[in-house]
Amino acid sequence: MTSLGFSLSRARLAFSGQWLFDGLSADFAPGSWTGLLGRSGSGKSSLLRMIADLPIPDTHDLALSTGDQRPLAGRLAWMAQQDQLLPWRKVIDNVLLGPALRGRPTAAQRQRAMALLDDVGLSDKAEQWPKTLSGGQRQRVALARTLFEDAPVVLMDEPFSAVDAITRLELHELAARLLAGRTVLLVTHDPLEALRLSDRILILGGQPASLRDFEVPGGQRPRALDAPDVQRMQSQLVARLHAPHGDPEGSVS
Ligand SMILES: Nc1ncnc2c1ncn2[C@@H]1O[C@H](COP(=O)(O)OP(=O)(O)OP(=O)(O)O)[C@@H](O)[C@H]1O
Repeated sequence: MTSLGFSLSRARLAFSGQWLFDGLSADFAPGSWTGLLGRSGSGKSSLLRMIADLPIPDTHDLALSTGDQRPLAGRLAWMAQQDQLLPWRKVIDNVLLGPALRGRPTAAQRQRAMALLDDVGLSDKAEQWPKTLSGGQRQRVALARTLFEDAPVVLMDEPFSAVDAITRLELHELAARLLAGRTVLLVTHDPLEALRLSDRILILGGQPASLRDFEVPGGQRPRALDAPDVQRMQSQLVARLHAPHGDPEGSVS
């Protein structure tokens, strides 16, 4: 898989005549992880939906371009807070949902799904029903399903927020390893998660909202929890998220 960067511009969104944002732009470098944070209701999920071309009920518009000038459509994977596993399909068949929707999965695809379940540490659960899995295990199945699609761009909407803190840290390690080389846009409410995983942090805020950069710690992702920079920046990031969005720090490219 070749890494693919993309850019958005002129993104605007209104609900009931009220502009949430109007004229957002940002570049996402090939193979980079961008953490997108902002107060509840600032429009993060809506922006992700717009990039994925999912339905939005009100006025919205944006322009997308990619590093290879081809459309982004069909080259995106989506991972959400709810694992969205289908309860009537066994674990392996949930990983194979994409090919099953497109036709009948082949033996080779089944083998690949098994290999991905192995990667996420769940090969022994392949023939089980989702309801027999813990929240963290279910999210790992969702990760395997995302990986199956082999998309160069992955949009993640709070994918780790429904699991306990320790499981979340484990999922960070796993996702950073398995999604290496993909361009990831991660919506999160967790400053620590953003600081551990991101090459770049963007904060969506203000009225109408704009995107502002926040400095990220140095070092390889996922960064250690107790890295001095991660600890120091965590409190700064929380303060930034609480502050009105008018301060002069940072600007978006
Ligand atoms: N289908 C909809 N109809 C009307 N308003 C909507 C709809 N979806 C979202 N909104 C409004 O748009 C705003 C942005 O919602 P969105 O879910 O994108 O924000 P968010 O930043 O992701 O929030 P959170 O962090 O709480 O998930 C909110 O005020 C929300 O009420």
